[in-house]
Amino acid sequence: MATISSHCFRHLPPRIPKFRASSSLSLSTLSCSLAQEEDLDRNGNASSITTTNGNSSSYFPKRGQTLELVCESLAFKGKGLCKVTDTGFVVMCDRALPGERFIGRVTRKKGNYAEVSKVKTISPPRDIVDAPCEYASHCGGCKTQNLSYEAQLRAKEDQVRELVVHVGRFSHKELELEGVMKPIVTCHIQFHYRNKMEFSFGPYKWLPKESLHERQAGSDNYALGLHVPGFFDKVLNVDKCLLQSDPANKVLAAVQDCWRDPQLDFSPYDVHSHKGFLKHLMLRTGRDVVTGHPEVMVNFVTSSNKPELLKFLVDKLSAFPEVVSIINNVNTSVGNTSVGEEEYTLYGKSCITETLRGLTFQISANSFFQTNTHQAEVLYELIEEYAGITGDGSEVVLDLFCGTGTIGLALANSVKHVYGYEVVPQAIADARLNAEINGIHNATYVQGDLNKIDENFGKNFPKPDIVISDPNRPGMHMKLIKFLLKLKAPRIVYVSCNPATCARDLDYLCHGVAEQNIEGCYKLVGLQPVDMFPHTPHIECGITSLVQDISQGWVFKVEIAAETHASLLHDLTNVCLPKPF
Ligand SMILES: C[S@@+](CC[C@H](N)C(=O)[O-])C[C@H]1O[C@@H](n2cnc3c(N)ncnc32)[C@H](O)[C@@H]1O
Repeated sequence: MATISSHCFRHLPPRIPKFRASSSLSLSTLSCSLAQEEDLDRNGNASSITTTNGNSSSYFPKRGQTLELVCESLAFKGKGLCKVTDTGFVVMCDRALPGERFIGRVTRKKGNYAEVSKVKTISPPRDIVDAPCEYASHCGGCKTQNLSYEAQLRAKEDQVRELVVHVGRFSHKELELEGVMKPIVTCHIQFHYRNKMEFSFGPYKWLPKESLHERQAGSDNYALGLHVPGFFDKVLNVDKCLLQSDPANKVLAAVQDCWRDPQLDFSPYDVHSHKGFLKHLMLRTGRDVVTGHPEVMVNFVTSSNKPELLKFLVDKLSAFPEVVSIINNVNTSVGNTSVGEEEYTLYGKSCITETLRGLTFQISANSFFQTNTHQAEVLYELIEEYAGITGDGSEVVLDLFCGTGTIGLALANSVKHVYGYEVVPQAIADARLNAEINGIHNATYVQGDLNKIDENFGKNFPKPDIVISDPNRPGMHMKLIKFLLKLKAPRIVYVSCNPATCARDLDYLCHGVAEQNIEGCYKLVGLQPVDMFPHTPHIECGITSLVQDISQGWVFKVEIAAETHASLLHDLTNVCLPKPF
């Protein structure tokens, strides 16, 4: 195995600033890089790399150089972790799969590792299967569709284990012998599981080299689809996505069928010139809580407010019985996100509904809701199990990063009170509404930034018996870590969509913050990865259950989420702007 530092995250500042989707890749790769740094320190030789067989070499590949490589495993975000055959030098390669021997060309060097692009496969990966989706080899969404599902699960589980060992500083013995690390939970529905997809409009269809001759002219060349990985301005035209529901695919096909017609006068938004009208098409699928039938929300994100232009599409799509809501988010900024400054309901309702753990939730165009509803049921059941609620109605739950309140509300009927904290005001409004719709009166929701808490945080609610923490990718701020270390809650359930930051936070909570002379006071008692997003590189580090000191435990969920989410790709490109198409 290529080495990964056992203390690499100790080199990081207590909290990584601006840690976004893009940086999650670097966290994983950084693990390798820092591993080598550690070797360098030990050896006292700045150009020395320790290879797997213990040999040293001063081998640093040059940009443009071709190398023979073997992919060992998948790193976070699905990049293949490889090593140069002779030297063991670590490189990362997009779309390289475990067991694959190939020739790669070095595209960039990063500290002590390099990134390569694949030139030619010498021998195929293990566990390869035919990808059912025609776009799988180029689309940013399903990077591992051609890897058997069992192998995907193994790779995700290994990734979580490696991060918790090397970043979180837990030993294999603790994880395995003490039964802390549980086998990853399978997602039984492996296609059509996403309830939300965001497609982007673009002025040119991106085509792979071998298809360039198929380039069309004029509006026929307009694209509506998903981003090519790493490129905010390259849109792969997609007529159907195997991750979204059938009714959503019907809507996508209907839009694709007509929107390029010059008579409709649509122009796709150009992210370079900032001209054009149509930015994104977001499709969300919920359920009518009475009939159980699917209901679809169509959200057009446009650069200006021109409802007359959208009328043809609204009339066409509203004829589908599943389409119950057509929304227009107007986003006049040059940024290309889907959240508009203004939102208009062009047809039907402003929200759709979904049920989770027997409760009803209203979902508006931009509210956060777990994207895999089926697996969210599984996840929430595990959270409940790890929370170890007694059911006698005496316990207080603190629901940190509560979003629209789904986790806390699912627990509310078994506890005394739920206190939820969340930064987005609309999410707090939705959480209160969701409590009301479900007749829940023992939940209090407070809007606030958990990165900016002060010594007064905690004075407005009683000491919680159970803390649920479900931060987004950057994980928890040091201020919150310190609060939890002082709080000494009997139990914490940590739900995470980023195993790297989750492992870092587990380290702080259990082993302390040495730089600040603070001791840890929790014990990791359960680590449960859950596959929320098959075929994608994202891990829902399902549930990690930590228990204060000796007690019960925490839950930690490792998510392997879908990268198709356009906002993630935008984040990526903010860091490294590609050249125009
Ligand atoms: C992964 S989501 C979890 C939502 C919710 N627990 C659920 O399962 O539906 C993370 C949530 O944290 C919120 N959030 C992000 N940064 C925050 C901060 N600094 N303070 C409070 N909430 C924050 C986001 O708005 C988002 O709703």
